[in-house]
Amino acid sequence: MTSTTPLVMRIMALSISTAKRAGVIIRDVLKQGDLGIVDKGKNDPQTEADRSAEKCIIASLSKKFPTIKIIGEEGGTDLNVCDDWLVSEPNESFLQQSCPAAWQDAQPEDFVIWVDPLDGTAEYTQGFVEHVTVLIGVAIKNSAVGGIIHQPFYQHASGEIGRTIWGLKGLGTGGFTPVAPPKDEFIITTTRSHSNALHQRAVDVFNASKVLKVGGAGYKVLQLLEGKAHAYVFATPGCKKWDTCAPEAVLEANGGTLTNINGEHYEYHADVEHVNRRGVLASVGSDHKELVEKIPLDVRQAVGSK
Ligand SMILES: Nc1ncnc2c1ncn2[C@@H]1O[C@H](COP(=O)(O)O)[C@@H](OP(=O)(O)O)[C@H]1O
Ligand SMILES: [Mg+2]
Ligand SMILES: [Mg+2]
Ligand SMILES: [Mg+2]
Repeated sequence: MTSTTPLVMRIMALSISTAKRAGVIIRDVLKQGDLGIVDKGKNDPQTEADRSAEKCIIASLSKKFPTIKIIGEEGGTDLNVCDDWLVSEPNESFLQQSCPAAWQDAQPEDFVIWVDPLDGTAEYTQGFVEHVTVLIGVAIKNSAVGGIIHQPFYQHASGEIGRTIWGLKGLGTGGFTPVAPPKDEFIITTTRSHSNALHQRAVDVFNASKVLKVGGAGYKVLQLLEGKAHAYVFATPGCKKWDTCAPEAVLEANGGTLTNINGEHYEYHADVEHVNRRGVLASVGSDHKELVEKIPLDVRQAVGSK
């Protein structure tokens, strides 16, 4: 890495290494057994793994990029972490690639990094660990541009555990092999822990051949990227900018689309409302606008209206 390496490349490369380190913390907390669960609200648990992984990520990124705005789900500002949690080595193979021209001159003030240290906490506490991801999203001037989705419990055939997927708009994706979803089916992936009647109406209109109920925004987007589902439908408020920034960037770097259920992209500047009030609709290999229009207007208008 040279001093002329564009900032976005340096942020992505350190985020890849940091997400992996956070994944080790998440596995260690589970191994040690005491999850230290705190309820932040209805169906909104936080564990020691969420808290510790966030400290590791925010301390590591803010040490290297002190002037960049970083927003984490757990609101952590304690940067006094042990050296063992401070990651300073960027992922070298990511740095071998060329920075897309559009981001080459982005300045520190153009960035917001959105951190979800553990996406799928409810599933983590219930033993569905394959749904768990670490999400680091890189927004430039309001848009989700880059993202890391790390799966700490992914089992490789070789026996190795964990994998790290990245995407940068204009460059592409890495860490996995994209697969197109089957042409003769329409499979929806959706929440398993935050459904309600209105959301169910939106899912039902698609008359899907299968509805997969899994945890986490990161895991659902991975299902789209790996051809397991055609659309991610979440017609209720509740998920936040740190849930969607990284998944949106990775999905869109691979030709998919992630918007609210009206088909509009979310904004990711530092002062934006954290809640994704109008839900999430993400797709791959479909006409996204057609999917939006399938959801009855009264359902779309009701989501997030109060
Ligand atoms: N009603 C709600 N209240 C709090 N968090 C919600 C929520 N609906 C969705 N989320 C959050 O959005 C993410 C994806 O949700 P789901 O798995 O239901 O699709 C999870 O992130 P975290 O696990 O990082 O908190 C989940 O907690
Ligand atoms: Mg949470
Ligand atoms: Mg989350
Ligand atoms: Mg989380």
